[in-house]
Amino acid sequence: MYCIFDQINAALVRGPGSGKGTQCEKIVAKYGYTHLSSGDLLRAEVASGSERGKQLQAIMQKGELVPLDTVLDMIKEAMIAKADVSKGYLIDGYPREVKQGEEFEKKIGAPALLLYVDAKAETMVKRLMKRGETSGRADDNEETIKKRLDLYYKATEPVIAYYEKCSIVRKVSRNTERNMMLQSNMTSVLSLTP
Ligand SMILES: Nc1nc2c(ncn2[C@@H]2O[C@H](COP(=O)(O)OP(=O)(O)OP(=O)(O)O)[C@@H](O)[C@H]2O)c(=O)[nH]1
Ligand SMILES: Nc1ccn([C@@H]2O[C@H](COP(=O)(O)OP(=O)(O)O)[C@@H](O)[C@H]2O)c(=O)n1
Ligand SMILES: [Mg+2]
Repeated sequence: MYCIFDQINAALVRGPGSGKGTQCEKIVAKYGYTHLSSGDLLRAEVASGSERGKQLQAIMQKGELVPLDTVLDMIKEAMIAKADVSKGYLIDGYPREVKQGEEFEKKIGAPALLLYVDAKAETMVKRLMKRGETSGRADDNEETIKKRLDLYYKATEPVIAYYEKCSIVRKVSRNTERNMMLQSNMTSVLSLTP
């Protein structure tokens, strides 16, 4: 997940169930950016009952990636809808693979800062299984969680290396349960940005 806006700020990339959405809520509360979760945008399309939503649901409940253009167009539309009021965007859950990042830069813009927050696989599985007790998400089950994690390590982790080349990645270890550490890291990282 990263922030793309005129006043470029920070970015955050984490695995499934690592707490992206949770941390975005805190960052929005503190800095006022517009949080756009690609997963939530897709789930809203599924909930609409549209033909496209039905196709997306079939892909998502297997923990696979939806077509690049579909998710990118949905993010772009959501950004345009908020452009006149937004201070900047937190793009949560995108890019999932390097080519998604390349397409985003072609069609929208380049990120300024990408905060990579790593969490242990067992922490992510434990959290998603717990969340699955109440989330009602079709992909919060053991089999799909494992697939989402495999896909994250195979396709999304290379995104970190890709952006490390332009030295915009800041790594924060989040293998403890305390999220205060991330908050203080976020503050220091954000205050460092132009
Ligand atoms: N103990 C603990 N739980 C957390 C923390 N951050 C998030 N969680 C919980 O972990 C679960 C996943 O958090 P989310 O913020 O939904 O994670 P996500 O990365 O957005 O997950 P996806 O939308 O599946 O990608 C939720 O039940 C959160 O309440 C944390 O720092 N400590
Ligand atoms: N850029 C994206 C974002 C989400 N998705 C799909 O939407 C699902 C939910 O995304 P999410 O960000 O809420 O959850 P995680 O996959 O991060 O756990 C993913 O498992 C994918 O199936 C996608 O295909 N492409
Ligand atoms: Mg989320």
